[in-house]
Amino acid sequence: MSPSVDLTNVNGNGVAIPLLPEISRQRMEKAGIDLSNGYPQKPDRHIQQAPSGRDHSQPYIDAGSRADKEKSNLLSAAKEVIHLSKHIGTELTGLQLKDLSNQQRDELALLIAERGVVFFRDQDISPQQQHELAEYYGEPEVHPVAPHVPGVPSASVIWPDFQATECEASFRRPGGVSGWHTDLALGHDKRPAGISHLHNDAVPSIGGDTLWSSGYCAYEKLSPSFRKFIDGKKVIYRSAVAFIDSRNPAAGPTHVVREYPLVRTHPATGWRSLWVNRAMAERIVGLDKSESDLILNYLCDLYEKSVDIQVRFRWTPKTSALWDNRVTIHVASWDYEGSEPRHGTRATALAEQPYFDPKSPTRREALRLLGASEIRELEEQGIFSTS
Ligand SMILES: O=C(O)CCC(=O)C(=O)O
Ligand SMILES: [Fe+2]
Repeated sequence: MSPSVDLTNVNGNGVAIPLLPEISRQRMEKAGIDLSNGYPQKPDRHIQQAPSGRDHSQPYIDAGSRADKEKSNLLSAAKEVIHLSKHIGTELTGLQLKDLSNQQRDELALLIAERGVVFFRDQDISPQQQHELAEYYGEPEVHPVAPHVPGVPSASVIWPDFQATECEASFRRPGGVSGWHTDLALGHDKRPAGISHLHNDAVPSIGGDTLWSSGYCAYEKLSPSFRKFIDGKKVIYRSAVAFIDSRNPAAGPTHVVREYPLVRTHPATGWRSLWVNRAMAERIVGLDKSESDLILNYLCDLYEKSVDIQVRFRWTPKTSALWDNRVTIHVASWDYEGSEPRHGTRATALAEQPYFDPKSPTRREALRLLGASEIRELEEQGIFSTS
C-alpha cells in the first residue's frame, strides 16, 4: 500500500477507499449533508424487508398524463431544445430543474416518456431536491443494496471508483452498471422504476459516457407477426437480493419472484415498448426454457445492439439525466478506470404496476412516422389502419 494512503480510508478488505471529489464534497456541504460519520452511508442489510409489504393502496397517476401535450410551459422556457438523435434523447438548456413549476414538471415527465431521456447541464441541485422531484414523480425508491447520501436514503450514490473497492472494475469483464439494464430495483418491486434522475457532479474529462436505447423502437424493429407472438406474454423475474419478509421473518431471507409483461404500455404516451432486462429476466411464461432463452436473447440483442435507436451522452460536471425505465435500457461505459473520478447521486421514482394494453399503438403508429411499405405490411396483418 502506498504511504500516501490515508489509513482511515480503508475498507474491511484493506482496500483504500477513494476520497470524495472536491466538487462533490462542496455540493454535499452546501446541501447541509453531515459527512462526519463517513460517506457514503451503507444500507442496513438487517432491516431489509420484502417490498411486497409496501402500501400500494394509492393508485399511481403518472405526472406525464396530466401534462399539456404541447409541453409549451417547459419548452418555451428553455433556451434551446436539442434532440441528440432521431428517436431518443433531448437536451434542454437554460433551465434549473430545482426551479420548475409543477406544470413544467408534468410536461418534463411527458417529454422524458416521449424521448426516453432528457439532459440538463450546469445544474445546481442537492440530493434532497432530487428526492423531492422523485417524490413528485412517484414513490422514491430506497435501494436495498446501493450506498446512499447520509441522511437521504433515496439518494443512491453512483460512484464507480468507490464501488470498485468492493468489486474491481475490469476493462475486459465490465460488471454492474456497465451491462445494459433498467433500474428495476433489482427485479423485486410490484411497481418498478419509472423515472430515474442521475446527477453527476464529478465526471472525467474524457470517458464515462452513458448510453440509452429506446424500447419503443426496439419493439418496432420486430416484424408484425413476431410482435403478435410476444404481445401479452409475461416474464418471470427473480430479485437479485434476498429479503426478510416483515410479515414472516422466521422464514428467513427469500428472493422475490414476479411476473411482468414483456411488452408494456406507457401510461402517459400510451405507446407500446419492449420491456426486457437481460440482467434479471429469467423466463418467458408458457415457453420451454430453451425457447425462452432463444427469444429473450434475441430481444436483448436487438435492444442492445441497434445503434439507430440509441443515444450516447458525454457528460460534463454538474449534469442531470432523467430517463424513463419503462421505455429504455441504459449502460455506463467503464472506460476511465484509474483516471479522474466520477461521482453522482441518483433518485428513482417507483411508478405503476406494469401493464399491456392491446389497443395501444406503437410510437411510429402514433406519430405517423411509418413508411408506405410498413403501413401495407401492418394493414395486411390487421394491426394498423390508416382510416
Ligand atoms: O453511471 C451511469 O452512467 C449510470 C449508472 C446507472 O446505471 C444508474 O444510475 O442507474
Ligand atoms: Fe441504472
